[in-house]
Amino acid sequence: MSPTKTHGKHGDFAIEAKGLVKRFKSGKAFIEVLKGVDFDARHGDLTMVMGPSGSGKSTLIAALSGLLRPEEGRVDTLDIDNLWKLSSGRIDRFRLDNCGFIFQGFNLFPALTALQQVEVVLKFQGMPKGDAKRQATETLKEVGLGARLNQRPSALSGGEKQRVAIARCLAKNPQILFADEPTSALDGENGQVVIRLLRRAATEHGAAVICVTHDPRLEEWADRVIKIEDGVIIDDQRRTPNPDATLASH
Ligand SMILES: Nc1ncnc2c1ncn2[C@@H]1O[C@H](COP(=O)(O)OP(=O)(O)OP(=O)(O)O)[C@@H](O)[C@H]1O
Repeated sequence: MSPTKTHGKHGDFAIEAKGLVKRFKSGKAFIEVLKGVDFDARHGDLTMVMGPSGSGKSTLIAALSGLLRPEEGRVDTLDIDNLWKLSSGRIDRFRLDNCGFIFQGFNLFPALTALQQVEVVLKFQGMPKGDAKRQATETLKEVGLGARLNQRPSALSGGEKQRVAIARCLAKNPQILFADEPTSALDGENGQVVIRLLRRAATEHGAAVICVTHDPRLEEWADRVIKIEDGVIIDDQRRTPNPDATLASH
């Protein structure tokens, strides 16, 4: 996977958010799910966001990535001052050009082969057909699916499906990669494969990887662990990833 655009340097901020407030209507009342959250993430870092169910993790990711408008606060990202001041079309374009998403449920198209799942995203971005096929093949090989290019999701295991989803995301070399519980539907071994790929996206490609998880086994791969509870960040620790974990990613 060759970089197709300039990424920020390792250590540069990819996202800086201040004072995010998100409320949802619940009957006649509003519940405040994010209570003035400040958040940042840097290129080259694997930043984990951990916290109990309902603490606001997915809502935070959605507010950072332009999917869910917060009532208050701002998100500065890459060269954009205040994402939420842009038109919805430009927010969509920002996401398409710069962000990758990986979810627990894989979100693959049932009718498409592994190769087509990746190709279709690259073509949608405007890449010529031949280049898209080449890039998609290369990325699927990189995630260890060189022998499964022509399989549809029904013929793939859960771990293989998640690797297709990751290839689809990595093929466009995103500057920011959001992963929401990427390992929770996988067994331990497949979970390790997935987290290694995310680690590599940060270390080798300089992506800012933001990974929401419940899984304490993933912590050893992180450069930073942020804990959120009831819409408030209660802990933010920079740590050195376990060298064995980092080495194992190569
Ligand atoms: N669209 C919505 N409308 C109303 N309430 C919502 C909506 N989306 C989320 N919530 C509520 O906001 C709170 C936080 O949800 P969120 O999905 O961000 O939590 P989470 O930490 O990601 O949880 P989990 O680990 O279970 O995925 C929950 O109480 C949830 O019910």
